[in-house]
Order: sequence, then C-alpha cells, then structure tokens
Amino acid sequence: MRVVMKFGGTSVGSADAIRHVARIVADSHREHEVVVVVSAMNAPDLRTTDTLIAAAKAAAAGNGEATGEVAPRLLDLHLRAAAELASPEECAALEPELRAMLAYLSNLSHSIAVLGELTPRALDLFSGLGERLNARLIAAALRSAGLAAEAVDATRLIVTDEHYGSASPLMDETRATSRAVLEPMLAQKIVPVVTGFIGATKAGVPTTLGRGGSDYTCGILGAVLEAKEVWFWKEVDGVLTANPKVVPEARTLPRLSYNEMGEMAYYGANVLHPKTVRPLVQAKIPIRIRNTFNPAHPGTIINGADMPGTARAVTAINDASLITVGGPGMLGLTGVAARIFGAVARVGANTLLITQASSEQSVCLAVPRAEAAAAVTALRAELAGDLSSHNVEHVEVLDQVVIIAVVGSGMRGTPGIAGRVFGALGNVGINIIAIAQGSTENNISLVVAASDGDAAVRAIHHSFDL
Ligand SMILES: Nc1ncnc2c1ncn2[C@@H]1O[C@H](COP(=O)(O)OP(=O)(O)O)[C@@H](O)[C@H]1O
Ligand SMILES: N[C@@H](CC(=O)OP(=O)(O)O)C(=O)O
Repeated sequence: MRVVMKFGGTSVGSADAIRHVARIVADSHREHEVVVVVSAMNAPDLRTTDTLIAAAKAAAAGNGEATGEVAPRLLDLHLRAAAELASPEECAALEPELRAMLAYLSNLSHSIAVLGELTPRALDLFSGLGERLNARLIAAALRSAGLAAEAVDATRLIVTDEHYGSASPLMDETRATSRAVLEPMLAQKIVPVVTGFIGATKAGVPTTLGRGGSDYTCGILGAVLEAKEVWFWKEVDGVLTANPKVVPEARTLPRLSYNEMGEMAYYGANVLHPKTVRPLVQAKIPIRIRNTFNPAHPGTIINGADMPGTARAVTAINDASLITVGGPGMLGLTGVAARIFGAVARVGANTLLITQASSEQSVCLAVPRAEAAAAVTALRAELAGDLSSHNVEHVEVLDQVVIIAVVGSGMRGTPGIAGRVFGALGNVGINIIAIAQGSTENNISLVVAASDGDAAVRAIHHSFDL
C-alpha cells in the first residue's frame, strides 16, 4: 500500500535517531510504497529551526554576522551525522551542497542587517533551511543503506498562498505539481525524502506553513497522493490518555476517532494539530501515530469511527487567561455577546472557551495569556458606553489559569460524567472557576488555577481509570 510518513525533529535529531529512521524506512519500503517527510534536526543542544530564526532576528537587529556565526555549528551537526551514516562518496557530495546553502543565508543576513528589517518573506528563507539541509542528509543516509532515495524540496510540490510564515496550501495546484514530481519517482521504486514545513507561492517564492508545519506537509501530501495510510513517527508510543510529562502512568490509546483527536489537539495535546490532518480527515485516510524509538509498538490508529465508552483522555491548555464581562444591566442587553466576541476577534485573540450563566449577567471567555491584555483593552473600548451607563460593570481578567478538557465521543448521552469530573476535583480540594460543554458532548472543559492544573489532570485521569 502507499504510505506517506513523517519523522519529527526529535526523530531526526542525531545520527543515532536517523539510524532508527533509516531502518524503519527500509523495512516499510520492503512492503509498501513510501514517501518520507522530514523535519529539521532538533538536536538536544542545537534546535535547528529555532537557531535559524534567532539568527535572522539578530541580523535585523544589526548583527549581520549572526548567521555566519551559527553556520559552522549547523554544518558540523549535519556533517558529523553524515560521517556516521553515509558513505564517503555521499559525504563528499553533501558537504559542498550544505555549505552553499548556509553561505547563501549568511549573505542574506548581511543584507538584512544593512536594511535593519526582516520581512516575513525573508524570515521564511531562514526558518525553512533546516528541513532542506536535513532532507539531503537523510536521503544520503538512505542511499548508503542501499535504498534508492532522493531529496525533494517541497517548494517543488506544495503550492501555497502568500501568507509568509503561516501559508496555506492551494490544494488543486499542489495535487498537480506533487503528482507530477512524485509519481514517476514512486513508479521507479525511489523513496522521495521531502522537506517538511516549506512550500512556495505560484511565483515560486519559498514560504513556510507555520511552526510545527512538517505534520501539515505530511497531511497535505497524504491527501493529494491518495495514500492508503499516513504515519506520523514521533517520540511517543501514540496518542496517550494524558500528557506523559504530567501523568507518567498515561497509556497509549490503540484507537481514536478524528473527532476525538480534534478535540484533544484543540485542548492542548499537541500530538497533531487539527489543521494538519484536515486534508486527511476530508479524504478519510487513516492516520497512525508511532514511536520512532519503539517501532514494534502498534501506536494509535485514528480514523472516522467514534468509539463507545466514556472519557478517553484528559488534556490541558496552559498559559490561559479568563476574561469576565459582567454586570446586572447585561440581562437582556441585545447584541452584547456579538459585540464582545467581535471586539476580541478584531485584535486577533483566539477564544479558547466561552461560558455564559443563564442569568445573562456575565460572559466568560478564555484566551491565551499572551493575547489577554489586547483583548481586555479592545473590550473596554467596545463597551465604554455600557460601562459608563453601568449596564456593564466590569471587564476583569484572571491570569494564570489552565483549561482542562475531558475528551471522549462515547461521553455523548452517558449520564454522570460531569458529576464524576467535579467529584474527582472536589476530592482533592481543587476549585473549578468555570465550566463549558459543547452540545456535541465530545468534551467537558473546565478552568482551574494554573497552580492546580497538573493535579487536576492527574485527579481526573485517576478517577476515570484511564
Ligand atoms: N495525550 C498525549 N499523547 C501523546 N503525546 C502528548 C500528549 N499530550 C502532549 N503530548 C506531547 O506531544 C509531543 C508529541 O510530539 P511532537 O513534539 O509533536 O513530535 P514531533 O515534533 O517529533 O513530530 C510529545 O513530546 C508529548 O510529550
Ligand atoms: N522544523 C519546523 C517544522 C516542524 O514541524 O518541526 P517538528 O516536526 O520538529 O515539530 C519547526 O520547528 O517548527
């Protein structure tokens, strides 16, 4: 079958890790038609994408040497891995290519320092370089392991709009270009090693798909190539019942529905971003999450089938703020909700959760903490008249809160779930600040103080015996 598979930054972060990747690709290639998508090397002491972005920003602040200073470290990281993984001939061919790419950026750095300005378009040239370096390294490693493999820059495959830094694919164009480039390679049993994270506009100007965008590349290519399955190789055994860093006994969910995955991702289980997998969900392509470092584990399979049962996982969004707009005069005040959400939307703040008491005397909304100040300013401006007439008495913000979501499509119509969640928190003395449940009943979300966040996740996990 045809499988598009992606390896994240940690999965390709060292020679040792890439050795695992090469073995997985070789094993998969024996049975399947394989397209590989790779992120930039995320080494413990050198995170490539972050380093490149920092260098670009330093250039804009006047340090034209910044890229020149980090370039030798990046070159060394990739060439040292190549020396362990690739044949001497491959290494000899790789070195001048990587050097030339880094030299181009160093030159660009100087120009940016002179201009004193970093446009999003220029920043994309920096941030996307890690994937371009790494695809070449991994293709060389695969060839040295006896596979026919070829690095492919996704600038040749993924056609995007001009939203630099967070571009969206133009799917029809992408389908045509990706198939034109990749189908002939697959027909010849070549493994394409595609750069994650990057694309190009119709005019051929490089773009990036937003941080973490390599998953998106994999989702897009899986859809346009009509893969039978799409596999995301990560450093966890699959999607777990909770973040393993918070709940060490969290276990892998063998199955999950698209709906549940979407809810979990929205509420902070950043295993897969919903946008990333939208093309796969639309095309009904099954997704697997598997562990690069434990490939014998079957991982999690995600597809369209909702499962019976109750709560399946508990997730948390940290660093949120809760804004309350309230006052007795709000009762029956027509259109006030629309004005509140309009004001928040105008400053680009992302509303994570909404609750309104049925007395209509207050509306609460949670936003990322970094966006709270702008949202409050916009709300106070929008409601200035109502505040002076005391229809609205306050626009208050509670910083340092966490949103916790209990997720499971089987919760729909099952009585007693909410009671169990509240009981679990009550038993450990955690105060619930706000509660929300969508009418789809796929999740119950609640807001607690940041200092209670981890304990709340653990208490709910324990209470449902997840
Ligand atoms: N419920 C969950 N299940 C699995 N992983 C989770 C969950 N919640 C949070 N995580 C975290 O998400 C990360 C997923 O890997 P990620 O960093 O996205 O992979 P990559 O960048 O390698 O593709 C893991 O490091 C894990 O700690
Ligand atoms: N390297 C890019 C794209 C990416 O998706 O990386 P990762 O798969 O390591 O999250 C980033 O850091 O944003």
